Formats: sequence, C-alpha cells, structure tokens
Amino acid sequence: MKALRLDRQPFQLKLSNYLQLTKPRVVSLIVFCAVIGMFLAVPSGLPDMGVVLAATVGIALVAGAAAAVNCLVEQKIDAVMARTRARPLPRGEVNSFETLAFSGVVGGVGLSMLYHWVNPLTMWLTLGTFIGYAIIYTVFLKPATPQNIVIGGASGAMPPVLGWAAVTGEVSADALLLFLIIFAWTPPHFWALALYRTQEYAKAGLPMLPVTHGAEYTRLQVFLYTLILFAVTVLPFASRMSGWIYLVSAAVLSGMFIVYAWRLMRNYSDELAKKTFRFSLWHLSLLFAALLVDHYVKL
Ligand code: HEM
Ligand SMILES: CC(C)=CCC/C(C)=C/CC/C(C)=C/COP(=O)(O)OP(=O)(O)O
Repeated sequence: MKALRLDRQPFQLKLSNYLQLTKPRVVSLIVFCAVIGMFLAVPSGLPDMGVVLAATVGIALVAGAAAAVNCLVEQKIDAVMARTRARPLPRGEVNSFETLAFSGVVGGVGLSMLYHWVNPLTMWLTLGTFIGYAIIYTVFLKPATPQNIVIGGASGAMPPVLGWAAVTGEVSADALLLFLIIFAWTPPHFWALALYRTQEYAKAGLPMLPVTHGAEYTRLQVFLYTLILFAVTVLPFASRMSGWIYLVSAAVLSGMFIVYAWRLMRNYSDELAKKTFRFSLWHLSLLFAALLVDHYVKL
C-alpha cells in the first residue's frame, strides 16, 4: 500500500508540472473569451453544443501547447526572474524534450479535434494563433522591441474570433470588434505589470517599455491605451451588436480602468500598479460576461 502511494507521487507531480506548463489561469480567460464568441455568433438561441464542446477543448489544448512552447523557449529567462523562476523547466522538474513532446501531442490533438469536429477554418486560424504567440511573439518580438506585446497582442486577441469561426464557419465584422477589444486591452494589462516588475525585465535583458522608455512614458501609454480601450469597448453598442446592458457595463468598467491609469500617472506606487493589473483581469472577464448577458437579455 505504501509502495503504491510512493509510486503515484511522482506521476501526480509530473502531471501537475505539465499542467503548469500550460499557464492554466491565462488559458482559462482565453478560453472564456472564445466560448463567449461562440454564443454571440448565433443571432438567437444556442449554438450547437457538440461544436461548442469540441471547439472549447480544442482551443484550450492548442493554447496550452502554445504556452508550453513559450516556457520551453524562455526557460533561461524564466530562471532569472523571481515571478517565473519556480516554473517546471527552470526548476528542472521537466526537460526540454518532454516539454516539446507534450506540446506536440496536446497541440496536435487540439488541432485535429478542431479540424474534424469543428471546421478547417477554425483549425487554421488556431494554428496561426499558435504560431503568432509561440514563435513570432516569443522567439522574435519579445527580445527585439518594446512594441512586442502590442504586436504579439494580436494572438491573444484571437480567441473570440476562433469561437465565432467555430460556430459560423466564417469571420464577421462583429467578431473583429471583439478582437479589437482584447487587442486594445493587452497593453494596459501588461504594462501595468511591467511597471512594478521593471527591474526583473531589465535583469533578464528584455526590452519591455518601462525598461527602454522609462516609467513615466509607460504610464502615459497605459493611460492613452485605456482611452482607446474605452472607445473600442463602446463599438459593439454603436454597431448594434449589443444593447444597453452591455453599454452601461462597458462604460463603467472601461471608465474605472481609465481612473486607475490616471491615478497611476499622477501618483504612482507599485501597490497601485498591482491593483491596476489585477483590475485588468476583472475588466476583461466582466466585459465579456456582460456581452453574453446582454445577448440573451435584450432591454
Ligand atoms: C501579448 C499579450 C499578453 C502579455 C504579454 C501578457 C502578460 C502577462 C503576464 C506577464 C502575466 C503574469 C502575471 C504574474 O505572474 O503575476 C499575465 C497574467 C495574466 N494574463 Fe496576460 N498577457 C497577455 C495577454 C493576455 C490575454 C490575451 C489574456 C486573456 C484573454 C490574459 C490573461 C491573463 C490572466 C488571466 C493572468 C493571470 C494569471 C494568474 O493569475 O496566474 N493575458 N499576463
Ligand atoms: C488559442 C491560442 C493558440 C492562443 C495562444 C495565445 C496565448 C496562449 C496567449 C497568451 C498570452 C500570454 C500567456 C502572455 C504572457 O506573456 P509572456 O509569455 O511574455 O509572459 P511570461 O513572462 O509569464 O512568460
């Protein structure tokens, strides 16, 4: 009995390490946005639940595989930064080959689920998103330019488009509005964090905006992007995709984001930057929840 328990321990540990490689918390919000895209894509009623299930699992697997490739490529950088030093690769809990194999299997299963049970368009778009994040952002953009997260944000913004394509087989203008929301949200989301982690990024040699252009300039950029974000989040109402419930929610949430960014600019503290980063997560989650509620409860 005891031996059996000892045998199970490493397996469970391995499993938990593989799970950590997939950045499960980030991927949950990505998948949440994709699922909402699926529900918004049908004008009334519900989408085909078989497609929703297959697309959700498929997108989650490919996103997790992309995160694992990011961990593989960045293992040396991750070892330098306090925030990432405890990840499985820098700790030596899994090796590069295991990570690559894991990512290949998980990503391959996800893509084939999308191809066979959803539609080829969704598979190709998800593959493009995978390449955008795991290769273009991680390998090329991140070490090269402080605009890395602005350009790389295009991959992170794809999930609602993937959800939309899964259910309708096409990409409509409404889906692109949802893309724009996450695209405009990413810079203030990330730079709020980078402001209180600047030293670590500098130590790791990564050209994040506060490292290359200083804190003051970054705080101004965060503020300007929250203004853009406010305008972009109003667009689903302006284009009549969403109604009043959404508009009020979007105005309150994006207004609060502007207030956070304004306070960051006027009276900076690391504590406030942390709060702003945490608020960014609430902002996007509640905004997408509001899109869904509004879709089914028309006022
Ligand atoms: C290029 C785009 C992005 C960059 C550079 C970025 C960067 C980051 C970083 C560095 C963290 C880690 C915070 C920490 O460890 O304390 C983080 C956390 C997080 N990000 Fe992003 N992010 C991006 C896009 C996204 C997108 C598109 C989503 C979801 C739609 C997202 C959702 C999250 C969530 C949920 C967390 C919290 C994770 C946790 O609590 O462990 N991010 N982001
Ligand atoms: C559907 C699909 C294939 C999606 C893939 C897109 C994807 C996983 C985006 C995640 C964005 C993300 C984790 C950014 C973290 O930045 P970072 O990697 O610079 O953060 P780190 O310093 O924590 O590694």
